[in-house]
Amino acid sequence: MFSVRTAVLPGLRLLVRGFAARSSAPPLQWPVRAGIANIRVFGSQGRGGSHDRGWASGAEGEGEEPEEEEEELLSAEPLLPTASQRVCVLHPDVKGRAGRTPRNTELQVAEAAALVHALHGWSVVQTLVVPTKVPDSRLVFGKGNFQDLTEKIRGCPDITSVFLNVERMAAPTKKELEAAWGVEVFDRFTIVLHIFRCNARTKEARLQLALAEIPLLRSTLSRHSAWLDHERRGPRYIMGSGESFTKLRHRVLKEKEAKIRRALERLRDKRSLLRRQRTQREFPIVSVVGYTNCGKTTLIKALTGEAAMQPRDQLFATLDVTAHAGSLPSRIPVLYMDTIGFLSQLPHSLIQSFSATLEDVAHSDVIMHVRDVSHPSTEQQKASVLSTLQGLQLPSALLDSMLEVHNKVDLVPGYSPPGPGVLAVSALLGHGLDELKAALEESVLRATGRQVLTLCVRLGGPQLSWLYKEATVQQVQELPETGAAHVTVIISRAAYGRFRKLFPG
Ligand SMILES: Nc1nc2c(ncn2[C@@H]2O[C@H](COP(=O)(O)OP(=O)(O)OP(=O)(O)O)[C@@H](O)[C@H]2O)c(=O)[nH]1
Ligand SMILES: [Mg+2]
Repeated sequence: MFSVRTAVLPGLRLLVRGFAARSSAPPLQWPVRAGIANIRVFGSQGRGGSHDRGWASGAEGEGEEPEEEEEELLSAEPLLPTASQRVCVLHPDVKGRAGRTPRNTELQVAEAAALVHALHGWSVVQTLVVPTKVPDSRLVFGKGNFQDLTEKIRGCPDITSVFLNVERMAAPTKKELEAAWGVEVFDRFTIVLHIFRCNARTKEARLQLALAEIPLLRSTLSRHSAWLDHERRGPRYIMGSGESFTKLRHRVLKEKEAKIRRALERLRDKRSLLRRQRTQREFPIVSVVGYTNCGKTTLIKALTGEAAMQPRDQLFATLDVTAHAGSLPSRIPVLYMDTIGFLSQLPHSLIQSFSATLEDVAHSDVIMHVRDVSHPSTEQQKASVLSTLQGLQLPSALLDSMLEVHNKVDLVPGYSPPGPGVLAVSALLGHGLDELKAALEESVLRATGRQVLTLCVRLGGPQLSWLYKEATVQQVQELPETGAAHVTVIISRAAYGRFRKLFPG
């Protein structure tokens, strides 16, 4: 059973402990994470503190021995061939589409190629950009272009599959294209889903994926069932049930969907319980969001000193929201939430199924938007992230106070941020982190209503140890002749109220 224990210990120690266990096995080789996650952050240790292991309370749901039923829900067939693929990336260049420029087309093709490279053993052997005026037609391209294309693909035996760079492809289109070209054809939805599947670690992420896959299974089922019903010899109904084979399979799928939703609901309850615990403990929460591969994980690793975090040069390396403990310059403990990266034209059902995970963002105190300013599409990426955030219906105060962090400045010689309120860093080289932490602290204090106070307390009394436990003590200046001390603390309004009640006068 997953559990998280959090406590602020005397001397500014924040302890976050979560128990994590296993992950599953083939056919897709989920990465395994095992053992006890245990992080201690000591206020006196400046940047990061000491960590026994790399991650904290966030991967909620992980660590629990899966119930049989849930494990069954997750044992899906591989979506795409498990063998290595040599892919032809085919980009329909739609004439008259808004924003169509050679540069944008180039960037979209580059992103499609990056998606292919995110899959282990997959490579791009050819890239084709083919104009079309009829993207919604059955064959996607006009007759002449389609014929040329068929010759090219059939004439290149190196190609084992085609990635048609469209969001979704209708089942009849897939069937016809595959028949014409003699290889499998995938759309963006299937590729992204497959990457997600390979990278999802926690049960919650895997269940969310299983839910996102239901429409895909439904359309495949409709296609196959029609054929099966047609081919079947013998009675049309199963065991005299009066239910046709097609209906039975659709019903099973519907039941599966309901079960997944119920399982997710259970995990969601757990997640909100954890969130309440964090809130009760009054740990400020900073959500780190941004386009995929912009450096979110690297930045959190740099801010917390967490050695076990593993940034990867790969799209969608992070699929689970995880919490990582760090401390700000005034030694305020803080939890950084690492989140799933965004992608333009991310299929709607995928965003929807992951929106529960992103609920944590809505409950954070500060959002930090990390941008890769060395990327040629950095502006489009920013727009895509902001529009996704808008869609999550976050509190406007949270959106308005968002911190923008320009990352990977080491790759842009002489970079200077365009204006105030923007911080330039290199998460990889550790540049600009002190300024970032100072700005974060300001935002956290503002957002959480914490204040800096100097209180006069008796040295022999219980006040000082109470303050060590419930607030962040910055300085103790003893006044020997009076037996008292001036104690400078950062304290939340709620904690200060309790202090006044406990120690009136
Ligand atoms: N040169 C340079 N590379 C960086 C910097 N920050 C991150 N990277 C690299 O960018 C790649 C992606 O980094 P991640 O931290 O995994 O990015 P992410 O945003 O967490 O990615 P996803 O989890 O896939 O959304 C890795 O190869 C990092 O080493 C930086 O400041 N400079
Ligand atoms: Mg990441």
